[in-house]
Amino acid sequence: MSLEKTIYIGAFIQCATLTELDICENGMIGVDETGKIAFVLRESRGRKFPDGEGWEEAKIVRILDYGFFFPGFIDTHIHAPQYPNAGLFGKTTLLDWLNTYTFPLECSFSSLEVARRIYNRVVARTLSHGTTTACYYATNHVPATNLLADICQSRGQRAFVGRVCMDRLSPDYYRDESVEAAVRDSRECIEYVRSIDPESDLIAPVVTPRFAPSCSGEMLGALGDLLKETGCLAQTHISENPRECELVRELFPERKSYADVYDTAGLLTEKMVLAHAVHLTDEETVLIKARDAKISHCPASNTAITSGRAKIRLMLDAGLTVGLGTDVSGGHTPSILAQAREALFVSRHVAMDHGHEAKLSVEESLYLATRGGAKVVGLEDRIGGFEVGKQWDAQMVGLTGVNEAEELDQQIGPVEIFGSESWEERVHKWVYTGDDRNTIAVWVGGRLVHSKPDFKP
Ligand SMILES: O=c1[nH]c(=O)c2nc[nH]c2[nH]1
Repeated sequence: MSLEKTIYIGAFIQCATLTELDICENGMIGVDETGKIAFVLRESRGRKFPDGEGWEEAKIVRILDYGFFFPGFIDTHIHAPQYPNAGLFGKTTLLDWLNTYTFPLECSFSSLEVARRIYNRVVARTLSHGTTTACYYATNHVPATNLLADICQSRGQRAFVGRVCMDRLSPDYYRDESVEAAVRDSRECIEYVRSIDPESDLIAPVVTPRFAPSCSGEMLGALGDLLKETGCLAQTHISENPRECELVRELFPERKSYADVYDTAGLLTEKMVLAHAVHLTDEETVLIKARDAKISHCPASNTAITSGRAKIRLMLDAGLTVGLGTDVSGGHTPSILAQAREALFVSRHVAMDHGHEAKLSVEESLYLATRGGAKVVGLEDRIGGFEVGKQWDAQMVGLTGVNEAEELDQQIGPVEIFGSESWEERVHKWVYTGDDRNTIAVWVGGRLVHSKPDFKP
């Protein structure tokens, strides 16, 4: 798709490193017809566009007031079919939550009508929260999984879409008939996704064993082979909940650890996204690092279904690659901004038991939400920041200056800027007090994929 050359003018903020923001107060970024960043000027005032390349006629998009452009968020772990259950978990923990809430809902995706309604909603909603890339679990239904890929493509969200595999410890009405059937159906989804996006420009498949308790050793081994054969990304869960960890020890007594179960199956590779990792042992951390598998930290979910507190500082110190996941609907919100905030709070709870060095900073949580997430899904060369050659996957964030807002209902969103705040402080206020009302517009690969009704590009 060819786009209009566009120049974005105003404040740009991104993560320079894990601990530092790069703040450019008056910048200018040119995005070409293919949606890639063609130039970055750090001072727009008095500067001319690059000559002779048609930039004089380009469309201009300016940031408003106290707002800024920020890289799009990357949700490294989200269950698309569970979206209707967001906020429903009562007092359950993982294993009874799955049986009570999750399996019955996922099973209803045998209906394409159900799938169309829910998948359209979850993709629209995550885009409205600034999520430009999502790593989705679907269900075990081939047509509905393929439909999720179609919907991501037509709505313009960058996505990994995985058909869920499980051959035990799930209800009879919702499990794979056999290992052969699971591999055949997974292969069908992989081929379909590759047929609609042969270069994986936007959509890619992901091999998805649900988690070790609901997959036999044979199933895990077969999916390890499929991973090797297809070169896809892979995703699963690990060490989320103490009872689940115990179950894995009972089901795989011959394995040294939960991580070793995946390693033996050929699944613990640099392509693997491991959700949760709350109760890892030191040996598992070393093994995961050695295999270069990635971690999706899902703090809201870990609190909601009482799974535990992941020790993210220890993982970062050990050199693991970490991103953030909403884990809808273990997590109650489809917002990665909310996960950045929850990650800060969970790290403070860890600090109360293990010392203050466990605390994450706002800068670190935003790094996990953008550049960290990009590394987790293997797209760090294409997304996560504003370098020349990267895709324009970005969000325009609007903040209200309180003097300008005569009435509360004229505010852009909940963040209130009194004018004396530094740029760093504005960002801190956004993370702690902002929400999707502050997300004015969102682009993926240069295409406008979401905007507020009054946004005029
Ligand atoms: O948070 C989670 N959500 C799920 O759907 C799931 N399945 C296995 N383990 C899981 N954990």
